Amino acid sequence: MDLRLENVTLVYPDGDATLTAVDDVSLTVPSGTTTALLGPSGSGKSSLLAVAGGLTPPTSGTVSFGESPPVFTTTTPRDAATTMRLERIGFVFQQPQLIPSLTALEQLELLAHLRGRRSSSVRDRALEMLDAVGLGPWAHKRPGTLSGGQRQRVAIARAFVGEPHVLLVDEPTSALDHERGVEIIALVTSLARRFDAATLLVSHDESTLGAVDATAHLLDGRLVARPTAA
Ligand SMILES: Nc1ncnc2c1ncn2[C@@H]1O[C@H](COP(=O)(O)OP(=O)(O)OP(=O)(O)O)[C@@H](O)[C@H]1O
Repeated sequence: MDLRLENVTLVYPDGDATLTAVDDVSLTVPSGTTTALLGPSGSGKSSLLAVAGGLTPPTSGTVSFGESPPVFTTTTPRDAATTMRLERIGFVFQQPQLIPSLTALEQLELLAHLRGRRSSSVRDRALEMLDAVGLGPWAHKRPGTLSGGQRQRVAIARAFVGEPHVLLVDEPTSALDHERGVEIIALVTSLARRFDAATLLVSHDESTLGAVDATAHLLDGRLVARPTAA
């Protein structure tokens, strides 16, 4: 299913005034493809990702999956947004955010159970995803014994374990060196294609983005055709 943002605006209160963090953004990420969202600090990337994931309601505009009615609008109840997130969206954050006492396999199983998957299928799916990110042999290792790149791979596998329609990724390479960063972006892009997830990926580092299908540039909350020199 495509991810479709239509005329999304997000305004924060700012003392007595307001601050428009996202300004009338329309963007479609086709199913199975990855779009990188670029822009300087404060341009609204994280804010747009938060709206796309139903974490923050837009001030105006809508978020839809495919041709169905919008899933996130100004008036979407918080519970409905939470359910939608659990069922349809995978997240990867800047830091892997793994639970230290759980093995790689258990991290994935926990999320699958939270998503209400049947126990009988959970382990198979979790092992399939760890294989898909190249971590099959590390399934029973805890985060403390894995490298930074391996921990981020566990987080990526975990994001896919619930078979999301949409994957939202926030600066996944900021704690990694260039080579590991390139590998992680290529991995996300190929898994998005293989598992048919519309993927929106925030990045500050264009040099790692060779594998993505498209780029979108934000400046002062607005989509711009080309990046502007600093
Ligand atoms: N919760 C909030 N309340 C008020 N203003 C906010 C809030 N979150 C972000 N902002 C402001 O909205 C604007 C966009 O911020 P945002 O974090 O989305 O940008 P960004 O492009 O992700 O930046 P960075 O690359 O530094 O993470 C900034 O001016 C920021 O100060």
